[in-house]
Amino acid sequence: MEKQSRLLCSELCVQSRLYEVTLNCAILAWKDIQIAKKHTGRAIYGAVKAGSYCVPVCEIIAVQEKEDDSPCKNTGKWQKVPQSPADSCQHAFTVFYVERTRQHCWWCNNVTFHCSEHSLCLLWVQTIREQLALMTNRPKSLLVYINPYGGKQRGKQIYDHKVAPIFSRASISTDVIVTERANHARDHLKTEADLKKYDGVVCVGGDGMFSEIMHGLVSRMQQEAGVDENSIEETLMPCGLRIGIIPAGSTDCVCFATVGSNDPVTSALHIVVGDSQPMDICSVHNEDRFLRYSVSLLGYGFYGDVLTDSERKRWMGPARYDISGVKTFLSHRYYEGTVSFLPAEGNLGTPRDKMQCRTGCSVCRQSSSDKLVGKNEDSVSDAECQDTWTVIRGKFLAINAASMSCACPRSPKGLSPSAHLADGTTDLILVRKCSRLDFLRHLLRHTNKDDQFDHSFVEVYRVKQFRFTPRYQECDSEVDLRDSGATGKRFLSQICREHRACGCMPSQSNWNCDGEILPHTAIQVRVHCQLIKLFARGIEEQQVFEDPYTHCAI
Ligand SMILES: CCCCCCCCCCCCC/C=C/[C@@H](O)[C@H](CO)NC(=O)CCCCCCCCCCCCCCC
Ligand SMILES: Nc1ncnc2c1ncn2[C@@H]1O[C@H](COP(=O)(O)OP(=O)(O)OP(=O)(O)O)[C@@H](O)[C@H]1O
Ligand SMILES: [Ca+2]
Repeated sequence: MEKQSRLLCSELCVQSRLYEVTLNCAILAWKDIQIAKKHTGRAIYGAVKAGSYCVPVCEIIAVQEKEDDSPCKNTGKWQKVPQSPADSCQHAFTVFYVERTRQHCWWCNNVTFHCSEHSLCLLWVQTIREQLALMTNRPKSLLVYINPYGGKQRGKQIYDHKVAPIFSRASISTDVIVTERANHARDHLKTEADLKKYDGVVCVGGDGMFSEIMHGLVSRMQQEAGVDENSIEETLMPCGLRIGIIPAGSTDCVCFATVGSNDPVTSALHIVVGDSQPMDICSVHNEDRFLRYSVSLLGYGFYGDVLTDSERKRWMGPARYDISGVKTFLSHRYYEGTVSFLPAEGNLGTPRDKMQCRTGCSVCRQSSSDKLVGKNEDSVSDAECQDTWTVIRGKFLAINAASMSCACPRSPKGLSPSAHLADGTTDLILVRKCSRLDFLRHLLRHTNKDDQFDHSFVEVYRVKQFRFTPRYQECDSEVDLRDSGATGKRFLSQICREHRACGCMPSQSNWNCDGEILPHTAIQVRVHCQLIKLFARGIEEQQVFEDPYTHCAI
């Protein structure tokens, strides 16, 4: 590693022991002088040095001069003659920094350094602050939306007690809006908010709340750029503002899959250090009408039915999904239809390659450079890609498109464990009609290490676009009946009514679009590569070995 030049080096006290403290532009390190002397020339525990600690400057949250709490300062009383260097260290400053705990969780630790001279103390505070000011990726001003009714209705409490103190410690200014109705945040962002004032938007809530923020920002961006969202062929304009998610919902899948945990403090710290994670967005259309965007799951059949049933049980909170899950599982409905898709080409991997998307993912990086040279922007013209569309007709228990892994506490590896956050593709999972027992086996594999795609009735494809048409679509679509004339229309409607009444025709399901029910079943979906950015860095690889003293990977 390139050697960084030292900015400061002083002997300072930490908890009455003398340390050599050094700062360069990358690392703040402190080493216990007595322990260091004792171990000179002796190799201890590999590369680890006892009594040595370090923090990357990019993970320092703040530095603050500490009010002197020494009992003997300025009291006019007789003072004890200093016995050790520590006794004379009356001035102090505290450094707040990120520390990793278990399961990708972070928390804010701190260390207080005592100095003998006030000027030295100020020099340290000033120099560290100068280094922090160089980190221009860090947000200074945020617009925060809190959904007080998401998840267990603890959004406001979580923000006030766990997040606001961290933002204030990091000198981030905030404008906070507690939402008063569904779509309040979306509409405010779309039409009113003065976005120039902010470096990012934060949502406190679940996936539904995130979806509101994302829709507000993406639509605002397209309006300003004159892009018609109703046209599936348009290249959408990416959003400049990053989005932070403070998890306070029922599934929190977007947060879990981009940070690795659903811990509000961890998310707040990722925002403070100014992380940036690009993310794909699917646009969903019905004919020439834009319906919604999706970042996580587009699910027809099983997940559509779970959601439809669970919406009636919102009062139950997160447990509604389990109750509706069991009910939907037992009803074991299948749906007929046609899925067509445009497979992803190039070095984008496959859904079964076990190449999980992690911090700095090479597949997503490649997609990013391809995007820059305009390589992965598809033309959606049917004429051009007619040959490459694959068409599958069948009876399905579930049709799922996972644009990211969809990892969440219910399924820690997610619906598609190898899906990527920012590769411009979605993993299309087709679960064909099978026995209840087989479907249960498939579901169970979402909760353990076994491969959920390793079943004869499951197929999975990495795609850039797909379409779905349910069988008997004609019944409720005026558009499809245009050519059949009034007599034909009457005739078809009658067949549909009759068959619905006798129950011999399987009905249609709904699409679950990131937790919202879509109003149409025939849809066209296109993935837009890296349209938004989050305050996240993807899931970090677990450190192979952590230095027990410095807590740095060695
Ligand atoms: C036997 C245990 C099997 C457990 C299988 C668990 C698979 C869980 C996969 C979760 C995937 C979540 C994808 C994320 C979707 C979000 O955009 C969306 C909005 O928040 N959430 C949901 O739609 C919420 C979807 C919630 C789905 C919950 C499904 C629960 C199924 C329970 C089946 C039980 C069968 C028991 C038989 C006796
Ligand atoms: N003040 C409000 N009153 C009623 N509904 C609201 C309000 N603010 C936001 N909402 C809506 O509440 C819905 C659910 O919120 P949220 O996503 O935060 O929690 P959740 O559904 O419990 O969690 P998840 O989406 O992770 O399953 C969102 O779709 C959002 O539009
Ligand atoms: Ca993707």
